[in-house]
Amino acid sequence: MSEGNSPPQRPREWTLEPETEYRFELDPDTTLAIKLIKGRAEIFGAELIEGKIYLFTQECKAALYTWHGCTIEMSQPSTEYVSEETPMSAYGNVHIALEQMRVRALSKIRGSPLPPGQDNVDPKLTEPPRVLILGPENAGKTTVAKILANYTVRAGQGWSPLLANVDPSEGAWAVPGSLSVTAVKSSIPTFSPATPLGFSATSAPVVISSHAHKPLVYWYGHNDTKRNPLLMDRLIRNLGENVNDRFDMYPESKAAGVIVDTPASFASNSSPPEHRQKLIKACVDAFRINVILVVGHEKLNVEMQRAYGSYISVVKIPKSGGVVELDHSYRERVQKYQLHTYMYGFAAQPPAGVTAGTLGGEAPPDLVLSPSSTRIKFGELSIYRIGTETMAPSSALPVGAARVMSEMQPVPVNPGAPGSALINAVVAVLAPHSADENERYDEELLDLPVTSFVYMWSRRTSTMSSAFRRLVTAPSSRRAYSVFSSKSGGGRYFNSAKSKAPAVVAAKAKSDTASSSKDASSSTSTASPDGTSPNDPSASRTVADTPGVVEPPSSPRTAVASPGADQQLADSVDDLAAYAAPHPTPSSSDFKLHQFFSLHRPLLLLNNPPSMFTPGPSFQAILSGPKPAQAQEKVPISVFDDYPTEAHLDADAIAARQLGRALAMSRLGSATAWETTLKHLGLDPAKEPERVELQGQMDKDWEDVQILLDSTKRKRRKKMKKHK
Ligand SMILES: Nc1ncnc2c1ncn2[C@@H]1O[C@H](COP(=O)(O)OP(=O)(O)OP(=O)(O)O)[C@@H](O)[C@H]1O
Repeated sequence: MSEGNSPPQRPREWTLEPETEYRFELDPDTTLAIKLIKGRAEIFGAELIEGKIYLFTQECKAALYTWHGCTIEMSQPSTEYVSEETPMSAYGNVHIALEQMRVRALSKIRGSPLPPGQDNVDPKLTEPPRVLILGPENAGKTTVAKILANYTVRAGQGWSPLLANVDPSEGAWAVPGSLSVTAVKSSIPTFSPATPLGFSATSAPVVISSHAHKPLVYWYGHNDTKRNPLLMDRLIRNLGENVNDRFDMYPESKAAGVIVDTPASFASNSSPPEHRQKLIKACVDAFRINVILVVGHEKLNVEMQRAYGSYISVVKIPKSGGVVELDHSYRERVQKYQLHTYMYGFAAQPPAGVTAGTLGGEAPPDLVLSPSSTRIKFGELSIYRIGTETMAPSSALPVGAARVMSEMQPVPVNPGAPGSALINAVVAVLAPHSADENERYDEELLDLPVTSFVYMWSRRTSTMSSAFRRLVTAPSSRRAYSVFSSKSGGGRYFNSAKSKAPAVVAAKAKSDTASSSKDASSSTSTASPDGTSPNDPSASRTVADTPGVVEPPSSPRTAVASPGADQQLADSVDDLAAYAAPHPTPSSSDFKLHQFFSLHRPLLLLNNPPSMFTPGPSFQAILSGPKPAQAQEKVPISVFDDYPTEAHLDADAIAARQLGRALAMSRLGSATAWETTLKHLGLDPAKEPERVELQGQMDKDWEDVQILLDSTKRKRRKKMKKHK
């Protein structure tokens, strides 16, 4: 990936006319840098900041769109062109319609009157938008979902829409094979296909990202929805139940609505019609969908009109000509990037000659994870597989024959048994089950959300027995996955009868742990579901008491990738093994929490070199230790000119104030820009009473910012006097 040794590239400038799009594609091992010189531009709805350098990596394919025209400076991508034909006006109109639903829904929730002339609006348009996006392969569904979510947060109304991904091949905020949902609070950046919907927070001791999501994740374990449709159906309903729980808990958040991105198999003719109809129905029911957007598929649009048109708004929207046809090998590589990124974060180098840059607004060193390997005894784990590895469809069974094993049945896995196929498996660590014995039931594992993932690898795979002896839990980054539900253990979609007998494996694991606890010297906080140290008695109790601590994919080798993924996973093993031995132990300097207030925040606009090809702060400089005192003096530490360098002792407090100011300024700035865009589309936002009220609120915010700034300056002067 490093391009550091290549000769520096000459900067190039492009001037884009209003409502045009600059599209680019990257080859493997190349990085692109783009800087907005003048005007306004966005990438899939996320606004770029003028003067900031944005890096794109890992074969990213994307487009930079401008409503009003702009000038950009960039390095050389592999493929690039400008298009004047884009569906952005149509997407903008869809957003306006959804925005009106939100405003009406909020009025209704607050009990305030509807805007004049809207009393007779169709009642279904006064509900918060719950949008399902359908379309064939490579239609741009994920991109539409991202654009709509980004426009919603950019509207300046404080909306946090929920974004759900039910495409298990995509990975979204976790790894491929999972389904997830998260609340979007700030714009979702696009810089790598490994994080198509933004990145998730990590509990690793690095920085707190301002853009990181805390998703609720369920583990499906395949990338094809046809592998286990029953499980898909159940997980979709679990996600829906959590979304509804959250809306019930925070009624005002409900107004922002939910956007659901779906896999291509929901629209594909190659899927049996009953299979896709069942899963579409599951989404419609679970998320209480009231708007279906069909991206560029006439027949599907008609089909949806017939099935749901009587009570759901079905809208066909155009497909963008820029959407890239992704082939099978590209998708495999992306899944590999995702898996690797989940464990190790990003390690992107800027193109030759570019000395600074951000990945989606974050400083690249901040996105590097330093995972550590941990040994854990199998006796301390309960590992389950859902269904069996190879299962013929029910339709292939002889007439009258019933399946002995259900597709939904958690089957304990004995890691030592031949054919357990755990090597190369991606294994999900589940949240602890309900503490209340009375609430337990047979298939509880299927309803537990994921807390983290473990990649199983072996240092020596020559013989299976030695491999298993040396099997370690792979580098596992614990992500801060949230559980929306107020109920412990997350979703409780099926509350079937209480388990007749406690799980055998749980009892066994308990005794194993009891006998092995003395020699569990280097055991694990990684695989423990609550992340506590195993040396702590409560931790080992939690592991042992938890049937279903770990649930592997039904077919470990295909669990996270499509057929033919063996080679890919084998490559991943090599990659991971190369990184993994030995992992660095995090030192105190890795605890960079203070950087939350540091100079690397995208909103602060500090340290921007005049051109991205002129030297700015290098990554090396960011990574290396403190600079000599003389050099430090030259670095501006504040946006306030009159601020003395001696006062850096309370730099965090100042940075916090700066951050607050920058956030307020950004909010006001983006709201103003958005109003301009609305006017450009022929809509006058000033006429809506809700907006007038919000405008008043924004004016007040602005006054507060001014007051805050004045008082900050006064306090600073007072402090300086005292100091002197
Ligand atoms: N206007 C555009 N210009 C350039 N690239 C684009 C554009 N729109 C989308 N893309 C790229 O095309 C690829 C496919 O888009 P996307 O993932 O949104 O499609 P999808 O329908 O969700 O795919 P899938 O078949 O996986 O369901 C992505 O890499 C995306 O970044």
